[in-house]
Formats: sequence, C-alpha cells, structure tokens
Amino acid sequence: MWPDGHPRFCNTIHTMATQIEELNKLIWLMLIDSYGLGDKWESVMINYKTLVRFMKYMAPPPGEYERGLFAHTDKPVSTIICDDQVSGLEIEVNDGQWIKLSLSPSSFCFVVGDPLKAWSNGRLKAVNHRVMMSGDKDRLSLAAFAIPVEGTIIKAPKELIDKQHPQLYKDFDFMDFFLFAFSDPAKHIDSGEQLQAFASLSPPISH
Ligand SMILES: O=C(O)CCC(=O)C(=O)O
Ligand SMILES: [Fe+2]
Repeated sequence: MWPDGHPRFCNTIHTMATQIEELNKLIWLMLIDSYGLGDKWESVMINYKTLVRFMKYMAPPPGEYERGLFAHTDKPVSTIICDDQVSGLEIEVNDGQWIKLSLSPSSFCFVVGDPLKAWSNGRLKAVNHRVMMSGDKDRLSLAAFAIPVEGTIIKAPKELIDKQHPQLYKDFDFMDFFLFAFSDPAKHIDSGEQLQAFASLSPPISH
C-alpha cells in the first residue's frame, strides 16, 4: 500500500483514515437525521469511498502573505480536514470577508462540497475556502475526501422538495459533475458557480 520501509507510518495513516471515515459517516447521519430522515437513512445515504491527501504548504518569504491554495468550493461530497497547528485555512463569509480558522489540536473541520449542497436542495452551503500562508512555519494538513462510488446519482430526497423549497438542481451522476468541474470550459467558471452552471433547474421545480 505504501512504499517499503514505513510500516508504522502506513498503519497510523490507515487507522486514521478509517476513523475519519467513521466520523464522516456519523456527521452524514446527523445531517440526515436533522432533516427528519433518520428512519430511512439507508436509502438517502450516498455510497462513497474515502480519498486521503496530504498537503505541505511552505512558509512564505519573511513578512509576506502568500496564497497556498486558490479559493474554491469542494467537488467531493464532503471533506474532513485536520492540520498540525499551523493555520492557513480561510473561509469566505457572506460579506466577502475571509476568516482564518484556527483549529485546536483535536479538532476536525467538516467542509460541505457542491454535491452535498445539491443533495440538501440548497439548505447546506458549500463554503468558498482557500489557504493563505504567513509566518515562518510550513503547514501540514490532511484532507479526507468523500468520493461517491461509480454510478452514484446525486439527488435531493423528495422530502426536501416542496412548494416552499422547489427542486433547485437536476439529478446528476457525480462523476459527470466531477469531470465537468475539471474540464476546460469549466475552468473559466468561478468554482462556487460550477454547480449552478452544471445542474441548476431554471425555473426550480416543486413536487
Ligand atoms: O489544506 C487545507 O487546509 C485545505 C485543503 C483543501 O481545501 C482541499 O484540498 O480541497
Ligand atoms: Fe477544499
């Protein structure tokens, strides 16, 4: 699974990934339950695999405030991020201001991705975020992305669609959206607008 010679590292990461996966499932179940769908969680839950990525952002030159990762909304369903105490992750709030998150040592950050926004029929917001580096320390972070299994259709449960909450997005195959988001034409669309461009129903449909 990992290049030879690092069995301890490999085991640690595997244990961590498994536990983050459990945490992610728990958060999804809480979300499903909060919409009153707890007793039918199996039919509305998205089947997924976890992809873990490690990131290292180098400290900028002294006194500089430098971009580590461009502003975007996540394309996986959701992401769990943890870091090694060197902050840098920023989220954009409603008035366009950026807020730096300082995660305490044992905290994890749950990020709603575009497909989860579509699943919730727009109730959950996919926050725009970026990494900005300052200070003299490198930032190490780990992101665990929830990627639906092949053929997964992202659709809002019918209970989340009614006259007051008309259906905002068409049902779509996750992989079609994912490929669209990284395609040439979509590169010119703001990351936060890609879901709208790909799946918006205009006018919205009430059932
Ligand atoms: O490294 C971080 O803190 C953020 C990573 C991130 O947003 C991403 O990979 O999508
Ligand atoms: Fe992200």
